[in-house]
Parts: sequence; C-alpha cells; structure tokens
Amino acid sequence: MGTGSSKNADGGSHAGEEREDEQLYVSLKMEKYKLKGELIPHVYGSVPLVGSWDSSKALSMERESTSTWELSFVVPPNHETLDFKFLLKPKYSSAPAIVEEGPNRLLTGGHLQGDTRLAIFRLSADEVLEYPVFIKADRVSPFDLAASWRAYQENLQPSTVRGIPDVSINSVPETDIENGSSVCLELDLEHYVVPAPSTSTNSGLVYAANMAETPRSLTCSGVFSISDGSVNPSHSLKDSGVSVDRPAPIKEMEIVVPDPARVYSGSGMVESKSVGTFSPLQKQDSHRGILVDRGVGSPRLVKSASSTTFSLDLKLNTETKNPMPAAAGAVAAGAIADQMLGPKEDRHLAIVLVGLPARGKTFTAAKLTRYLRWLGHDTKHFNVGKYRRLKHGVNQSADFFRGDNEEGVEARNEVAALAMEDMISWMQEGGQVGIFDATNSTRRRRNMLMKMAEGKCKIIFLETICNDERIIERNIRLKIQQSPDYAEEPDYEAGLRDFKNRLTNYEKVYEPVEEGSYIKMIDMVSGLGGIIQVNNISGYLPGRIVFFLVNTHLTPRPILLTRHGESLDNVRGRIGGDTVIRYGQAHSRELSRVLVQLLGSPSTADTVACAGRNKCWSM
Ligand SMILES: Nc1ncnc2c1ncn2[C@@H]1O[C@H](COP(=O)(O)OP(=O)(O)O)[C@@H](O)[C@H]1O
Ligand SMILES: O=P(O)(O)OC[C@H]1O[C@@](CO)(OP(=O)(O)O)[C@@H](O)[C@@H]1O
Repeated sequence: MGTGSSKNADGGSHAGEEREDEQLYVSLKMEKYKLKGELIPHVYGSVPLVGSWDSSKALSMERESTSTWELSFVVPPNHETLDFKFLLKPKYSSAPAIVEEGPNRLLTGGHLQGDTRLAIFRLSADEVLEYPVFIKADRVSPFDLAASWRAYQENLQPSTVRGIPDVSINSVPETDIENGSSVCLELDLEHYVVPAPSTSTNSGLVYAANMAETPRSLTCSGVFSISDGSVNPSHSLKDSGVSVDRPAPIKEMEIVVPDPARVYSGSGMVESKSVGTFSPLQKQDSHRGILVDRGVGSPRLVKSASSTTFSLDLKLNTETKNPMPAAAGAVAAGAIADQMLGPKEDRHLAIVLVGLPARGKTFTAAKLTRYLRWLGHDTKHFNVGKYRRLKHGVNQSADFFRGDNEEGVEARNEVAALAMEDMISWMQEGGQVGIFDATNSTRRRRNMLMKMAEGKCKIIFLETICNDERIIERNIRLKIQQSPDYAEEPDYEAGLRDFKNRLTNYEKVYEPVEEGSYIKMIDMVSGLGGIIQVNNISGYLPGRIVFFLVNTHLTPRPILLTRHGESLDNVRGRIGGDTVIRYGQAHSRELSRVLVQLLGSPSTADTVACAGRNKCWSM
C-alpha cells in the first residue's frame, strides 16, 4: 500500500474530457495505525480547507476500521496547488503535534506529485513510527457528491466529506420530509404528460364480436322448423312460449358499488381486517365478511352483519399491509368464492347475455372470455349477431328487429337457436363455459334458451343495464364505427338513424330478467360506482365470475407505473436491495398530489409506488 492517485485524478478522466462542474474528491488513508496515547492522525496543509498550516485547525482523520484511518475532502479540480502533510495530534491536550517527516505532499491541478507511500513520524531521537498511507483523487460530479453526502447523513455518521457546501443541493430538508413536499419531485412530475386514453377499449378497429366463435352449424340450418313465431329446433321446444321459471331463488343479495366519493362507514357494516385472506368474520355463518385486494385501489367487499347486502367499498386503503398483485387477488377471490358459494360444480356453464343494443354485452362477453381462459377454463364466446350476419347478410335495416315483424323475429330466433345449438355441442365435446352473446331481450327468447339447455348446462343470465344517456350515445357511435352491420353504409348519419331505430324497436319489447339465476350490472360503466345484483348464484365458477365483474373496469383509463421513492441503497448508487425509503414517504405524498392535479381524480388512475421493505401506496 502506498501513495497513489486514481486514473481519473491523473487527467485521464472521461477520455480526457474535463467538465467544469466536476470536483476533485480526495481520499486519504493511513493504515496500521494503532492509537498511540491520545495521538490522532490529522492532515493539514496550505489552503484554508485544511487549516492553512495551522495545526490547531488540522482536519482529524476518522477511524474506518481497527487500524485504518480515513479522511476525504473535496477541492475544485483546477485548484492551483494543495500542499499537505499528515500529523499526529493529541486529542485533548495542547501538547505539540508531531508532523510527518519529509517534504510536503503536493496535489497540483488534481495530479499528485511524488510517490511517498509512508508517513514517518519521529516521536523522539530514537523513536520513529512509520505508517503506510494511501492517497486517491477522483473527479466526481456534483450529483455523486450529493449522493455521497446523503449516504453519510442516512448512516447518521459524521460526514467526512469536507468543505463542500453545495453537496446538499437536491437533498430534501427535514421539514419538507415531514410535511410531505418535495420541490425536486414536483418539478419532475408537473411536466409529465399523461397519455390520453383511446376513446374505446376495443381500440376502435377490432370489434369483439368478430373474434367470437365461427358458426359451425349454419350449414345444417335445415334441422330447424319455425312456427308460431317461436323456434322449434330439433330438440322440439313445444313450450317455448311458456315460462320455465326455476325454483324460487334461495336468496338474493345485492352488491352495491358506491360512488367512491361517498364513504361507506355506516353502522352495521362489518369490515374485514386482513387483506387477501379470509376475514375472521367469515367463519361465523351469519356474518361472513369477505375481502379481496387486487392491489392499489382495489375495492373491498364487506358484508352487512344484519342483512344479505354486500357493499363494495371503492375507497382506497392506504394502510394495506400485504398488498397482493392482481393474479394472486384473482386466485384468492376464487378461493373466497369457493368458501362463500359452495363446492366446485362439475357442470357446463352458459353465461347468457341480456341487454338492449349498445349496452356493452359483446364487450363484457369478450372480456369475461379472456378472463376465464386465463384462469384455465375452456371458454368460448358465441355471438348471435355473427350468425345473423352470416345467414341473413349485413344489411338488415331496423325493421328486421321490430318486435311485430314476425319474419324478423323468427329469423333472429333461428340464428339464436343455431348459436345455442353450437354452444351445447361444443360443451358436450368437453367445453366448459359458453358465453352466449345476444340481446335475449324477451322472456320468451330466454325461455327458449333455458329449454334448450335443460340437462345440458346451467344458465346464468348476465344483464347489462345502462341509464346514462351520454354513455349510450357514445356507445351507439362506437357501434356504428365498429359493427360490420354498418361497414357498407357510406352515410354515417343514416347509419346512426337506423341503429337508433333498431334500439327503439328493441326497447318496445324489452323485458328485464327476473327469472332463473342472474347477475345484473347496472350503470357499471361510468367508473363512478354502479350496482351489481346477484340472484340465485352458487358454485365455484359463478363466484369467480361475480368477483371479476365486480372488479372489472369498463372505461379506458391510464395506468401509471412509477418507481419507488428514493431508498438508502439508491442514495449509495445501488440498484435492488431492501433498504428503508426515508424520502419515499414524501415522494408518495407528492406523487399523489401531482397526479390528482394532472388527472383530476384519484379514481382515474392507480399508482403504485413501492420500494424495498416500505411499500408506499400513493393513490
Ligand atoms: N356495462 C356497460 N354498460 C354500458 N356500456 C358498456 C358497458 N360495458 C362496456 N360498455 C361500452 O359499450 C360499448 C359498446 O359495447 P358492445 O359490447 O358492442 O354493446 P352491445 O353488445 O350491448 O351492443 C363498448 O365499447 C364499451 O365501451
Ligand atoms: O337476436 P337478438 O337477441 O336480438 O340478438 C342478436 C342481435 O343483437 C344484435 C343487436 O344489435 O347484436 P350485436 O350488437 O351483437 O350485433 C344484433 O346484431 C343481433 O342480431
């Protein structure tokens, strides 16, 4: 070990480039020094920083390990000359210091002159002490210096970085940390532009119905005979007009998705205590509370202690201790559904959509199909519109959909029966969940489907209801753009008129679902709440489907991912690790504030800021 200087200090910095803002970081070490009485190694020298050759102002070295002492300081790289020497100085007494033998050590413009690797101290005529010394000089940026300064602060150790008043630039003052404001963060974030969401989750080009099953039975449509405005497929649906109500519902529960602005903390509510696990309350028969956490901002489901009403609390839980990612949340939801809704059923399941046109049926069907497939269930989406288009062409006018147009009704029932037939055949070949996508807007149609399903699969009706005129208008316009029904209509306004007439025709005969097992999604699309009603639903898969629908987002919205606030490891220039994020608290609060400012409301974006062992949920 001896005197040396780093490559950078030798002028080789950054391939010869010298940046004006760089500083020279000088690090001095003395090795093998065991305390000699009260003598402590010091350094003094020619510039005020190191005492201007006044030994009383010499800088003390710090003990780095048992026998290694260390001192570092910063000088401008173009500093003309820095002469310095090591000295041993009594800690308490005013006894004279012992200065090292030999010429001054010289640092000129960042270059170390000479090659003296030993510091020699003559205590008396016959007592001489020799210690290896190591001298290193590096060019560093102000940023690195600031980081180094903070690292020392975080370690709660006295700083050995001397004479660099500017290193505290960028550091967050204590008071700011506590108050949760950070100037630097604010500057960074407030220039961030949130990408505008596309107007459609279907992205405008791909119409989800086109991705539905390709009709396989259209070639054998002759097996169907149509009479009396009802359909008599080969299964003979003589009673298709007769109500085939299932046994009286076992119980009815309502899942209310409130406006997040409204906080549900009313009396009688039983809140689950843990996240992603069963609440202790679930063990009590009459007080089963459930809670699913899919990550930041996920709804919490709580059950009233006294009634059969489930309330979905969309308020954000910032005190979440064990947040769970979405996939884990889905699995937990399934497990919860298992517990809540009984044993797994080994049955084929038909989810039959119900709703007026432009209510999000196809959208929901496609989304649910994807979800169930992702869970590993063999699922297919059957869109009756696709069958109708194949059999009767794409140019059917609104008249075709009139409730008093017998031919039209028959034709529509026929293709609906074809699709149902295909779905059942597929189930008999092993398919698990069929999603049957049509308006199915009359009780008579639904009876026909229930008859066809008897003994073959269980039917759950999934009705989408929307009362928001603005959303309906937006959906209608999307339909005109996306549906193949209007692809050949050059006049957009004419298409719009026709679709509105079609809608009116459906409205005249529409009968909301009141029979069988059903799930109703009411006004779920606005992103500001809504209601889910669930009737006579039991079993593993239906439970999962309910949870999916409760948690699903129907409106386009940005998802912003952010890195965590500054951790101690970050300050040291390390990636990874699991250190505290002292500045992360301020970061998360500031992030939350700025995002609310940028996005308008916390409900329009979920933000996760997490770091190491301290997780910060920002919104
Ligand atoms: N629950 C819902 N209520 C209202 N609109 C919805 C819902 N879910 C999705 N939407 C929106 O409705 C638009 C049209 O949906 P689509 O599925 O084609 O309607 P439908 O099949 O009922 O005719 C979709 O692009 C979607 O943005
Ligand atoms: O036979 P119904 O139940 O009316 O449902 C199918 C019909 O619904 C419509 C209503 O417009 O659905 P889609 O929007 O999926 O195309 C028609 O295309 C389709 O023929």
